[in-house]
Amino acid sequence: MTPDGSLLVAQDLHKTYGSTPALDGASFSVHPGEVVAVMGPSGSGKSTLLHCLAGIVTPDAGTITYAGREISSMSDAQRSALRRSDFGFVFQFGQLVPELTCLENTALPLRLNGVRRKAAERTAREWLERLEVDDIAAQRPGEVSGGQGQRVAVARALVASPKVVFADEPTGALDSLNGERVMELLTESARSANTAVVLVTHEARVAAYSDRDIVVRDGRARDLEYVV
Ligand SMILES: Nc1ncnc2c1ncn2[C@@H]1O[C@H](COP(=O)(O)OP(=O)(O)OP(=O)(O)O)[C@@H](O)[C@H]1O
Repeated sequence: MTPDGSLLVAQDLHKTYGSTPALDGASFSVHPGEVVAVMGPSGSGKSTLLHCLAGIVTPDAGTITYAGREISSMSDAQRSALRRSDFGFVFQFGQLVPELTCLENTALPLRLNGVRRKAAERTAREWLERLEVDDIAAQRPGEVSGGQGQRVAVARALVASPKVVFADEPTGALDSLNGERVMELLTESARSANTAVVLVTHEARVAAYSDRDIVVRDGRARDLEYVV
């Protein structure tokens, strides 16, 4: 943790793809248990920022510190281990493994962390109940609705008690009613577990579930109150 109590801090990130600048001096921080929405126009660098924060993409310059450890100086193996132990992920589409049942999908992060099948599936079932989709536990992702699939994805993101959940347009493929319920369940569950959420969205309706909004423009991130 940093002196101001932040869990995850990025400073002055730069990232260029070929000649396209994606991040151009972006800074960001999130406290334990805080829900931060990252907003901004298409192509402004939101997903790149999220992927850098999660240790999926390495920035060209800048520093990212998680719980006092510098992510960019870790080895790939250390970063993968950190993602498995401390981070959860929810994306817009296609994140569930099609061959596994919804219960097995939800239990997967625990299984990857070495938890035995029975115990992992017991915890996974509790999360499916919490997300109101325990009735589809035995079905495969191809057999459930988009809204049900996203609830399973949220259950899976939270099942291993992560410190941070990264969510990139988690309700982008849902109608507004389903989207709002998924956001309610995600933020309620995260708050009760003191899990921070970094939420990329272009919808103000979704960002309304956050404690704080930041805006990314031209690869630079700012707190909303400094922008408007
Ligand atoms: N893997 C990549 N290869 C090449 N260019 C990329 C890659 N990822 C992102 N970019 C470019 O970097 C810039 C920022 O992209 P990014 O996806 O971070 O923006 P975004 O704000 O998340 O956009 P959207 O809201 O449309 O998802 C864009 O110009 C994009 O085309």
